Amino acid sequence: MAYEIQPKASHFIDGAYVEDTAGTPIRVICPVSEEEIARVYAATPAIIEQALASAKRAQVAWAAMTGTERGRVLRRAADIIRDRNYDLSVLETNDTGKPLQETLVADATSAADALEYFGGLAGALTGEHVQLGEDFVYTRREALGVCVGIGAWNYPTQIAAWKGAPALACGNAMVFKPSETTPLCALKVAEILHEAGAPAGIYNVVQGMGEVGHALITDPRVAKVSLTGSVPTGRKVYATAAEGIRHVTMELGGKSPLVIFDDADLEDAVGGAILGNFYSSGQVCSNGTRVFVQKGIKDAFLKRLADRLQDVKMGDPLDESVNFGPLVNAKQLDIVQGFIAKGIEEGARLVCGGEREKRAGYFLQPTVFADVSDDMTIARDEIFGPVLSVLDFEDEVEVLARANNTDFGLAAGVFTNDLGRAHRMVAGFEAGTCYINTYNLAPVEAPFGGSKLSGVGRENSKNAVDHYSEMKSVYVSMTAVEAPF
Ligand SMILES: NC(=O)C1=CN([C@@H]2O[C@H](COP(=O)(O)OP(=O)(O)OC[C@H]3O[C@@H](n4cnc5c(N)ncnc54)[C@H](O)[C@@H]3O)[C@@H](O)[C@H]2O)C=CC1
Repeated sequence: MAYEIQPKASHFIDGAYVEDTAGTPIRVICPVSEEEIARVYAATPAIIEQALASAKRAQVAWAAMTGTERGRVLRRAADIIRDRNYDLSVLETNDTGKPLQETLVADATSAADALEYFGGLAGALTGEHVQLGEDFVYTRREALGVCVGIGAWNYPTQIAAWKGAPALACGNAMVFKPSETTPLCALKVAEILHEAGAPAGIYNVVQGMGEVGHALITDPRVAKVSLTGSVPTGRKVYATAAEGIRHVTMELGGKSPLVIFDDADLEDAVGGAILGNFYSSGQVCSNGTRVFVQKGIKDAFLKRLADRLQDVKMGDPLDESVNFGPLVNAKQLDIVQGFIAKGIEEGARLVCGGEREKRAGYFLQPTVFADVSDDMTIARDEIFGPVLSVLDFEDEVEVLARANNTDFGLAAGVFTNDLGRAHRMVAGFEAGTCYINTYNLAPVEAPFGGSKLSGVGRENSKNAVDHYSEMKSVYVSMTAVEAPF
């Protein structure tokens, strides 16, 4: 049975849906029809209090369970998500406008992967034993307590699980605030976790704008905040967390380089550029939007890219043959159109696209600029839309310096058949996530996150465990205490 788009209530707290219509209304606008399809209400102070109190209450008993017991809950949730992948994908498509063709393979499935992976890991989380002569130290890996997750709008199901799964595996409780633009999917993650056996209060969802996020992370009960969002928001959230010396994970924006050498496989390089710029209509943080193409392959690359863009099928994202959806909302469409106008004004050559589609919905054509120089706005700022910029280069040393000449450092990619060069390039990239001869894959087994302004900490992989737990060191003396007096 398909999910209703309108949720039962705005928030999920202490194992149940909770409503409080006194909060500011949040209208969920369908990016295709431009009409309201659901409405939720921002959390009031009473709702925020309820969520934090329930998380605080539930966390101690959850942390006292064995890791294997906690892991079992997460793995059950993963199974439920896989069983309901179709319905969850339809909901994600309604929430975001991303094509069902994508959401069926990249969203709920990625959430299930995270729950399965961290569920499996939970029983294997241990401390260490350090022998010191007769004495010894042992370390206990302990939960942080109540963690707050704050999400962006591009991957609502995935983000809710990427934060929730490691947090819960380590014995924390979570209060998750989805983006106000896409409030629907995280509620399902909460509902499914509880159906899988998570005790009430372990994973709560509250809706709201920045103020709700701010109220959550300034509460003394909160030990950590993990944000996925833009750099300006990251600065604010990081600074607020610093007041309380709280732990942070920051997954922020990017302006990543994708470097294509003359010797690259042309078809793969074009495929990588498409994945790194037009998937989710370009609304992906790690996108390789500065495509540096070596001069010898540039004409062939641009020609093949333009050919392959002929296969873009725009339309109702619920139609499984559609492979390119609208932008998430009118505001994002305006922002991206503003960047396109700026690109033209600053002298970049528009190769294709650039126009809003003449139909209902926030559809914007996939856009390619060539002859882009490093100082142009479209080469410097994160656009978060379907705009690819081609920049020319001559040699390896030059392109590496230019690739790194940005304050961001989320991802970077290289296409070449020269093995030595590929590894030299990734060693030189100032970025948290690098690709050789592919782009934008993010398996749960690999750490994901950014350097420089793109973030702090890593999500996924065993690495995430360090960001949701801390070590307690216990010195055990086996001998008499020697005191000076
Ligand atoms: N590195 C990564 O893993 C990813 C990063 N992003 C980045 O996210 C951005 C797009 O997402 P948006 O939702 O537009 O980002 P945003 O920065 O506008 O909002 C992110 C979240 O922060 C909340 N927020 C805003 N102000 C706050 C405050 N003062 N205190 C607490 N919470 C606050 C918002 O309500 C929202 O839930 C892009 O820059 C993109 O690159 C998106 C996806 C993945």
